Amino acid sequence: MTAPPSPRLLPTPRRCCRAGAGASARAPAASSSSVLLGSLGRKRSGAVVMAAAGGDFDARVARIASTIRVIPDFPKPEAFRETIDIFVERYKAKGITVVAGVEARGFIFGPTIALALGAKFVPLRKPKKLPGEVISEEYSLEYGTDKIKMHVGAVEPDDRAVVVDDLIATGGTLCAAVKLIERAGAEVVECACVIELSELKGRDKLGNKPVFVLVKADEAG
Ligand SMILES: O=P(O)(O)OC[C@H]1O[C@H](OP(=O)(O)OP(=O)(O)O)[C@H](O)[C@@H]1O
Ligand SMILES: Nc1ncnc2[nH]cnc12
Repeated sequence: MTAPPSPRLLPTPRRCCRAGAGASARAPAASSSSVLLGSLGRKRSGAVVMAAAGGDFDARVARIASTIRVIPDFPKPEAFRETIDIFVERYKAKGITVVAGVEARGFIFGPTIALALGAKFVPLRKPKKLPGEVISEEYSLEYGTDKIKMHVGAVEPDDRAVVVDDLIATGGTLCAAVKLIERAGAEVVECACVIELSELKGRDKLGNKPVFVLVKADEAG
């Protein structure tokens, strides 16, 4: 039995094609054997699905397309810059010597903030990533448990740290991050996130540790 050809998720020209990348150059026309499943994809996601196959293949691809969401005009570099600026303004006079970022999305914000503050960036990583001697904390999430690890010696007892992540949900991740840094003898001045899912009450898990967030969102969005 031959495998069906790969589906192609094609960006809609108006939203996604950038200057010089016209739709005609990127989107081959449907061949006679292709089935255009674009109405569902385009309506819900902005994606046009071209698939050539029979059986339930097309239905499965249509379901996949229905879960894909196109964000018009992404990315937003000004939002990133303003996010960094606010964090830097907040911490620049607080004697911060360490910005610790939680893998993975804390790595988006942490290094840039650290650079602007003249602080060192310390990555708090998922298992099996750090080659040296590590300390480790296990924590629970909405969907199970995980561990984060930090190199021994990355943080020193006189350091003053801010822990950065993209989002606080249940607070388990930040709580583990704070514990790692405090086990090294340093002070965690504050945790900083872009988004808080307030309904999950992550702050409660952090006790008295201050959490600074820019945007509070509920799960319903
Ligand atoms: O407050 P919590 O309930 O602990 O959840 C928040 C964490 O969940 C997400 O990361 P995730 O664990 O999905 O890992 P990733 O960044 O590697 O995708 C998010 O980036 C936070 O780190
Ligand atoms: N509920 C959630 N929504 C979006 N991102 C998350 N990261 C962890 N929990 C999350």
